[in-house]
Amino acid sequence: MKIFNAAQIREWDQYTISHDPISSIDLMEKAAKACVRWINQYFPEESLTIFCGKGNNGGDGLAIARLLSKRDITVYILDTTQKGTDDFQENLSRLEKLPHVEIRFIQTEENISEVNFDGVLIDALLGSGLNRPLQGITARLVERINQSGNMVVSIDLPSGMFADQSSLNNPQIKADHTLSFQSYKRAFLAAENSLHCGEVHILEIGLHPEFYNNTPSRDEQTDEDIIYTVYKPRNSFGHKGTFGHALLIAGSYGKIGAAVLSAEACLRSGVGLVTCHLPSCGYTIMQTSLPEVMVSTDVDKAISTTIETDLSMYKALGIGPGLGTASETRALLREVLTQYDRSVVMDADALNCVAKEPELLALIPAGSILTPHPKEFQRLFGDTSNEFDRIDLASQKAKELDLIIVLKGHHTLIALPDGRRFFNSTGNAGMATGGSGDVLTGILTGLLAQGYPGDDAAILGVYLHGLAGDLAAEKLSMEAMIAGDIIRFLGQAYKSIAEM
Ligand SMILES: NC(=O)C1=CN([C@@H]2O[C@H](COP(=O)(O)OP(=O)(O)OC[C@H]3O[C@@H](n4cnc5c(N)ncnc54)[C@H](OP(=O)(O)O)[C@@H]3O)[C@@H](O)[C@H]2O)[C@@H](O)CC1
Ligand SMILES: Nc1ncnc2c1ncn2[C@@H]1O[C@H](COP(=O)(O)OP(=O)(O)O)[C@@H](O)[C@H]1O
Ligand SMILES: [K+]
Repeated sequence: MKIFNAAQIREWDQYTISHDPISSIDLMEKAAKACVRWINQYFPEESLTIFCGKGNNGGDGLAIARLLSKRDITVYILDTTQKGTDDFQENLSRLEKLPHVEIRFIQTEENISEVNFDGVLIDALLGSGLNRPLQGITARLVERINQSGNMVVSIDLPSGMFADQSSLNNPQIKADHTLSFQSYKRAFLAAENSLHCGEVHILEIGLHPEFYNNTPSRDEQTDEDIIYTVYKPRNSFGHKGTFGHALLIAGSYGKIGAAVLSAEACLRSGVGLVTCHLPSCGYTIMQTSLPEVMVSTDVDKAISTTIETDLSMYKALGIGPGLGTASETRALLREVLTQYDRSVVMDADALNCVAKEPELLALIPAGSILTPHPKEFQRLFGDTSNEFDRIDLASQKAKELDLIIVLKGHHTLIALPDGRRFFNSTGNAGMATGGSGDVLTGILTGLLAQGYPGDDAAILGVYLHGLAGDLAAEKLSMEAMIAGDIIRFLGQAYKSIAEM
């Protein structure tokens, strides 16, 4: 699903108004009706206090108030500008025709102290028209709403939160629920906003589908439609050679488990053959844990230092889980990256090695996949002041270096060299457990070895990994699941993708 920015959403509104056709006030009414259906379902009995600004977000609030006027409601209008938008004014005069509805105006800070924060608070102060951080009386009112301890439902966006840029440390509403329209906004995908958005509910308001179909978007959220086009059903006549031979370079003394997790995930991604290069202390562990995996043993007991085999026989390489960053291992990495010219997957310590020797970056084959978590990303590419900047930096580096950067998190980012960015929609906090990333490395390496192009491997692999994690959490709980469970549910994840 495409993620549009605030300007595109405004255009989508206008497109719907001129092509549907529908008047702008009727579109607002549709949005308000969708909110009212939701409010009646979630909070059928509670009294409601509705806070409105004088833009169209406030217009939504006034329409909601009218549609809920049979309930116990109070409306406050933050009255700091001369005149509201046309649709605000129209909704105000419609509401004023209902004599039993109480409308109060907040014009001074003193008025804020007279506000009665009763029941569920509906925040319709500001939406996608926000163009500067809140200050003065607006910031004060927001602060008081946040301090009230009441349930807060924000319309479209928590007031004070920008749709497409960081709002970190700005005054903004702390909502329990956000009711937004038609499609996801960038703001809802950022971990730094999660405490302010609460639970996000996207309500369908019938914006014109033609605009969606014809308008390109740099950002997309991975959904079933995308996965359906990426996933390739298995060739019935295939043999193990058809599905590729993957090499994993992973593990060190005390961290052979990372290699085992990665190797099993690689096998279960559907690859034909897996070889794992390990320090010799890992030989027996791997052979007994996973008889399906072949082992190439390092001369060193505890770390990987040299590989004798011909790397060109492998269709894809995965490097990093549990590898360590010893100088001998960094030398091995240099050798491998110099020799090998197909795509590699680099994770964990492989990335930390590159952070220690940045000149290695230039040796990484074009189209390779890097899978840093935010800390590894920072070691590689430096600090950023917020998540939006970090995503832009990942995107810039993906272009500059011709690499695919998978920046891991709740909505893992897949930044492609052509500038497109996909935000993953599967996965859960149960996956915040040691070894989950090693599993992802195995899956991605396995998909590359099967012949998936890098961008498809990254989009599909990250989605599969999250979906398997969701299935594991459903069965076992987020608390009790461990990384190995993600592998155990990969089969079910594949089945549900195949049935899409
Ligand atoms: N498809 C959809 O999406 C639909 C959208 N609809 C609704 O419309 C909403 C967008 O409405 P909107 O454009 O009128 O903007 P809104 O957020 O009400 O702001 C109003 C004005 O406030 C001002 N302002 C800015 N920053 C400020 C600040 N820090 N402190 C104080 N003031 C500030 C700024 O004016 P300025 O002061 O710059 O002149 C701005 O123009 C959207 O969120 C949704 O709820 C639905 O009705 C229909 C379908
Ligand atoms: N809260 C979360 N929601 C969704 N996915 C998560 C969450 N926490 C972790 N994950 C996923 O789990 C994996 C963790 O990777 P990583 O941090 O490298 O772990 P490790 O180093 O233990 O293997 C990533 O793919 C990440 O996206
Ligand atoms: K709002």
